[in-house]
Amino acid sequence: MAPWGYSKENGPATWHKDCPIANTGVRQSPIDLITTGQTCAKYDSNLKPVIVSYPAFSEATFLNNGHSVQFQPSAGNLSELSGGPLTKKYKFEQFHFHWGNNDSEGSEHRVNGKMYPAELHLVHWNSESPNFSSFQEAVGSNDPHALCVLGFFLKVGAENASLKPITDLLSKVKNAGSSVSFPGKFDLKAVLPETLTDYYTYDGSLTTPPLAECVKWIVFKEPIEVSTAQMEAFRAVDDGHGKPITGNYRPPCPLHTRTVAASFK
Ligand SMILES: O=C1NC(=O)[C@@H](c2ccccc2)S1
Ligand SMILES: [Zn+2]
Repeated sequence: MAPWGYSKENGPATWHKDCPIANTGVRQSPIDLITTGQTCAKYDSNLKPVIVSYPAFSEATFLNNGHSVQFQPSAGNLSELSGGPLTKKYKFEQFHFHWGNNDSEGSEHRVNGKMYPAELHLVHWNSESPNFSSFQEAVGSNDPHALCVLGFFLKVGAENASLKPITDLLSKVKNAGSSVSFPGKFDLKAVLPETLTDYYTYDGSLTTPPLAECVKWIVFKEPIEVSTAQMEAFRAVDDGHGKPITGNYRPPCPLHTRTVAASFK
């Protein structure tokens, strides 16, 4: 089968052919985060703020892999995640984005059915597990919380100066398969809201093949603002088939018996 993507021929509705878990899995991601009614997110007063330790990255590769753009620091990076619903310390692996070709679509998670124009994913793996010692091993480990992904919605507003070094680089990785070494330092902490207190959390999966059900998801309530120009820069990145990557988001999956916890009322 042609490699997976987001077109009619190789998009989310076809992924089950190579990844049966797409249709048989009971903890697939993303989901629609419902805030009222029966299956709504339930406030859990035990949920603490998420703690990130993200010293500015000094060496990283920025890559267009044909289905997203990802920022991957060199192996020596010491960035870590803990707190929130987590009982272990997680190591930062990479961040990437999902976006649409207009402002009414693009995020993977939804809130009461509403999509945001984009979603930022910060991918981490449990660095304290005796069962694996790398991101790739974590993905294949069958550990229910091998990974933790922080999700931040993007909404259109003022220009985001902290993300500008990233959005200014998009034109340099326009062609699928192209990558650049990130010039200078990048301060990811400056991109995030000050306090990481208000979030939804639930057990889910990777949102792309292999769709492994190994992710503790933490999706923050507060969106990050970016300008229209910055959104347009994402929409100019090509997918390797002469078309821009647009709509690299998977539709929401059934909740099944899962519950979603909220760290806020
Ligand atoms: O949160 C996710 N977003 C994605 O594109 C999926 C993924 C798959 C492999 C590596 C990193 C991320 S899982
Ligand atoms: Zn993602």
